Amino acid sequence: MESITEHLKHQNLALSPVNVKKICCSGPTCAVIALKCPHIQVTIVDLNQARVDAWNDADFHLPIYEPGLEDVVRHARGRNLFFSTDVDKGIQDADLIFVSVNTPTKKSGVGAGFAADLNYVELATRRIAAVASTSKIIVEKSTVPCRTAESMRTILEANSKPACRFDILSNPEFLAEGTAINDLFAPDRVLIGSLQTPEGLSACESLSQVYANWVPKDCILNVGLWSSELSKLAANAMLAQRISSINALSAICEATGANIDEVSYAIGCDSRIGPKFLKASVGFGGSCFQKDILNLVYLSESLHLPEVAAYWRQVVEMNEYQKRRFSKTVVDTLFNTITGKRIAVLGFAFKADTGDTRESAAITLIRDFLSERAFVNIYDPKVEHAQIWQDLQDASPQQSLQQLQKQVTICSSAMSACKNAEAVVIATEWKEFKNINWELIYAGMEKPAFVFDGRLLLDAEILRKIGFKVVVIGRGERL
Ligand SMILES: NC(=O)C1=CN([C@@H]2O[C@H](COP(=O)(O)OP(=O)(O)OC[C@H]3O[C@@H](n4cnc5c(N)ncnc54)[C@H](O)[C@@H]3O)[C@@H](O)[C@H]2O)C=CC1
Ligand SMILES: O=C(O)[C@H]1O[C@H](OP(=O)(O)OP(=O)(O)OC[C@H]2O[C@@H](n3ccc(=O)[nH]c3=O)[C@H](O)[C@@H]2O)[C@H](O)[C@@H](O)[C@@H]1O
Repeated sequence: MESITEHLKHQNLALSPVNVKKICCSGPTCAVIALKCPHIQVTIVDLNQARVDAWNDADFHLPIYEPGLEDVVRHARGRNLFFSTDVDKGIQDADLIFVSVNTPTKKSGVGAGFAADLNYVELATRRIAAVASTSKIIVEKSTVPCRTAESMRTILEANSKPACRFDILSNPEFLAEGTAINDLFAPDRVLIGSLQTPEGLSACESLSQVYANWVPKDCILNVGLWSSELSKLAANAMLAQRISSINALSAICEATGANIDEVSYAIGCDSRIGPKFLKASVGFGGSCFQKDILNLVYLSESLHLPEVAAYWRQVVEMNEYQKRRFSKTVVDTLFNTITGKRIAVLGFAFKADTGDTRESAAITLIRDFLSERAFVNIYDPKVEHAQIWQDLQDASPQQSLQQLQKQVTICSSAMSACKNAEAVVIATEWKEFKNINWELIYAGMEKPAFVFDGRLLLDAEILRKIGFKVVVIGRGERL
């Protein structure tokens, strides 16, 4: 794949790229651009006042927990990084606008449960058309179905003022939560999709020059708009597919006595496969994998490709199966009933190093435990208690908050969550769970005391020596 510079050389760039001086973004992804480009003014606009207030908080209680983010904001905020709810001013002032609004799965109407809800993208686009009085580069940063950039262009062209031209680029985001700052500092690649016209390529070069302030030129790739949009969905689908593949194998391991960690290691040594994203788990979560695969399923169905749709749908179905399978293992192991028993769930976030709970496997597990009429103690080092209550209510809408509170206790430490419990379930791979005093935990639990490690986090042999009965995902060994 050519770098943009090589590509443009071959294309004989006809237009000079815009020298970007002011960037406006909707959504919180551009703080790193501000840090790395002190000569560019970056304004992050959001309609949500509470979120903007948190970004501007004097004590840096930022709206999301992300390692390293506070440092970035401390350096750049007030210098060339600003947060505001004045979306219109942000649009008017900028020469380049990132649209990184939410694109959740549609809840109703055509494609409900699968298609991406593009309402926020459309509203943001219409606002840009209504407010902008000078030409701008519009960068689609949200994850969207293939050809959304075309819809954005149609809306902008139909509503723009004379002498106002818009160039649309696709620049999908590949950061992962928990490692977002490192991912942004040293991305594997920056992908920019553009029309392969002189205007499109010139806009692409403008954005490329922004990234070139810290990303090596060879890592900045230019492809067509539709390829860029599809590559984002494809990357997430393939990452999730690896997890579902390894989770499917974990079921075979449990049935045969093989060890999934050994299998992952052995297959990951093949350089064609590679070692990453082969960690068996209680199921993948997060705001994007499921949403983006369902989006791909919907796209495939819309294109009359049912076999392709069925192929990708299976990745999500395997993930659901993995969560169900794990809940069932807990019930089966605890002598086929957990009614009235106390279960400590350690971890509620969808992965470690984030406070984000969207689609977290812990929510499904806890919902299953509650439906078996168990008592559940929950501890997570970063998730807000209000968020836990909200997620549990959303997962069990038939139960009132008062009913939930009779069955669920949110605890302030792992130790207190495990007190008098019959079983501990590791739902998120927080490092601190490795280092807690398991002897003390054992002493405070009902006997026999069980540990269910859904994240391959703990040393099962050490726990067994303490006296625990241990069940590890992907291991068919004795308790
Ligand atoms: N969260 C992540 O780690 C990643 C997210 N993405 C994609 O980025 C997009 C955004 O995702 P998140 O940041 O997680 O969503 P989010 O829901 O956390 O944030 C989106 C923000 O946009 C604001 N917003 C909505 N409409 C607006 C408008 N018209 N003007 C100004 N602000 C507006 C909302 O108030 C909200 O605060 C999605 O398409 C997602 O798939 C891509 C890669 C990573
Ligand atoms: O589009 C997005 O939002 C992002 O989605 C994922 O990032 P994220 O969901 O933040 O986190 P991941 O590290 O991918 O983890 C997702 C889920 O898979 C699980 N996982 C991950 C890796 C693994 O080997 N096993 C496994 O079960 C994690 O615990 C977590 O629940 C992708 O990794 C990012 O590249 C992408 O930009």
